[in-house]
Amino acid sequence: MDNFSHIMTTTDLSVGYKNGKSVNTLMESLTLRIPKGKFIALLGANGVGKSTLIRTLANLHPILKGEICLKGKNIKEYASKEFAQQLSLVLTDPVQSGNLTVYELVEMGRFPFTNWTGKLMPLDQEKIENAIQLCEISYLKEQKITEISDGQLQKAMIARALAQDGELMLLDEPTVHLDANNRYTILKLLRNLVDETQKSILISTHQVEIALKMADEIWLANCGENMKCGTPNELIKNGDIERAFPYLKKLDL
Ligand SMILES: Nc1ncnc2c1ncn2[C@@H]1O[C@H](COP(=O)(O)OP(=O)(O)OP(=O)(O)O)[C@@H](O)[C@H]1O
Repeated sequence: MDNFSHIMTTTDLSVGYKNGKSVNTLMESLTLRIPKGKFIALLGANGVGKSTLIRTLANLHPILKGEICLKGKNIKEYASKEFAQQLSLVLTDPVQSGNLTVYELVEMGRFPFTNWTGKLMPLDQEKIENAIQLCEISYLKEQKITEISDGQLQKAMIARALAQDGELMLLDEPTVHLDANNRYTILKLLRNLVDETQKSILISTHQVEIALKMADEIWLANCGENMKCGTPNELIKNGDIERAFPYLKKLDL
């Protein structure tokens, strides 16, 4: 055990889909490490398996092979409430609870911490308000989530994860519906959060340029190849980034 310098680790992990006897393995032999207090960006082309990996790490999708540990404990051994206290997740799936206000959506982030009555304590309120402020959505608090834009909803979902305050945050394409300024703002917000709170954050994103500037580490998924992990500089210097994203060179970025 590494005394949790790595908040999440995988051993010989295979990720993909099983339908009866047919198996579609998207990624295999993954030995991944999410260090404490680091911002990791998972990059790769459409369909390479980024969302599937994030869902697998979040225990929402079955593992094909291998194991995943959160703080040294196999994720399968966690009770769901205990797991949610450690890990916050933002997916791109539409929210089902259509009648909620933005504030009520963010409040849901605190449910893993309430007792059976579901009553929110002052500390919960503080974390909710703080998350709303960080995501700059105070003006939306009383709005129904069905009556805001996709980008505003995306910010509210991120605020919910912030309110949940897990040590590890996994976000699948957190900037998917956002305009260019908001894409930057949200990724910067996540970057600052890592710096200020020592949380660990893993995002999947197609915002290659911003990720290269902001992430501590890049996980580069390439179809049929092993995942390449390293600092942005390492992957730029050894040519992996250019091979995966030749358009960057054409843009002279
Ligand atoms: N239920 C399923 N059964 C079998 N294969 C599936 C299933 N759902 C998705 N896939 C396949 O898994 C692959 C990876 O999908 P995934 O959504 O994880 O990719 P991604 O890298 O997140 O893509 P994107 O960048 O477009 O969001 C796709 O090729 C998809 O066809």
